[in-house]
Amino acid sequence: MDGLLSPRESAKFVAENSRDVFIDGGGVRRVAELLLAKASGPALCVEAWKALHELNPRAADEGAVNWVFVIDTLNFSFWSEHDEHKCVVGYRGSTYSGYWSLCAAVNRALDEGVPITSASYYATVTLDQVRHVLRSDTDVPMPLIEERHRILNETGKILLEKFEGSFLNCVRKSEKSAQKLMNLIVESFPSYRDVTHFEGKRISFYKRAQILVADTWSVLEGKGDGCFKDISSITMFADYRLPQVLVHLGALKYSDELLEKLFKGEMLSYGNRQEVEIRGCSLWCIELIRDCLLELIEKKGEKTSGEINSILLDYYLWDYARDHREDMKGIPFHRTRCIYY
Ligand SMILES: Nc1nc2c(c(CN[C@H]3C=C[C@H](O)[C@@H]3O)cn2[C@@H]2O[C@H](COP(=O)(O)O)[C@@H](O)[C@H]2O)c(=O)[nH]1
Repeated sequence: MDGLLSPRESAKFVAENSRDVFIDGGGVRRVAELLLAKASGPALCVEAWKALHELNPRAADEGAVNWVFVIDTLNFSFWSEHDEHKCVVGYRGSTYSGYWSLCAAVNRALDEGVPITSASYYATVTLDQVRHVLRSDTDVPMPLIEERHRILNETGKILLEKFEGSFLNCVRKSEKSAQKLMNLIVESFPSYRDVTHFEGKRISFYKRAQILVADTWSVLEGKGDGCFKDISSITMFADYRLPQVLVHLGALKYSDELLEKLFKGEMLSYGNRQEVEIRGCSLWCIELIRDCLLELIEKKGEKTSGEINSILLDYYLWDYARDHREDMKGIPFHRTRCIYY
């Protein structure tokens, strides 16, 4: 296929040619040992997606799958210029920021009778209606509102034309293959085409397509239409949080020059060499951590509740980053404003 590398091949190639981002073998092992202690626990299993997150759907039906689809269609770029001045959404007595502010806003809209997860609604939703649905409790709106509006219209129209308005029909066309579903998503929906260039090669990270497959697997609890035989071929999701937590845990290191840039809060544009190195090395780092963890589990004869894969490691470390925000204050995340992650 036109020389485009898969996310895993892309990550390996980037890690082998990276100049400003490095994977630390000792750090990889230490993270694998941290995760080993959790391997047989409630966090590293598909059920955690619902058990640990009150905003995620309880159901495993078509409505829940369409909730996941609209969320992951908008699942990008929540970071704010100043962390103390950001979009916040209050919902059922709690306040949510970042990614969770999106989930809270969607659930709030549904409670208000706005059918925001129905393609027939968001295919023609207006910018003002999107502003109202995603409204913040602070004077800082959710970033990229205009892009979110454009993407909702574009994606809703395609879902109606190609999949009778339901993402479950797209899932069923994948014949329980995660790879087929990922490719069907990027072929069908332009905003999911997270593709760029590095050292003369065309590379893909497909962050939102991969997390959409993972969240579909999770919301269906790995059963029925969500029982993907190759789910463990999905890699981690190259966002801006995972690199930060991997640096915090010592598995990833940045050059002094890159660190200085990030401390100054300099923006990195999508596809910039250093931005690609951060994303590619993070992805490859998780693959190495997974390999090391599986070896440790084998050696120690640890019992696990199901197959440990990169999705579950990613979910765990993303949640870890959320829960350790204070400890991670000294580690900068990279600032890229884009619709891909
Ligand atoms: N690698 C990875 N990136 C993830 C997620 C999620 C949400 N998934 C959770 C939902 C249910 C599951 O249990 C997962 O825990 C969002 N993001 C990305 O993070 C960024 C937002 O960060 P902050 O500004 O701190 O909210 C943004 O790029 C967003 O696209 C993940 O899981 N992995």
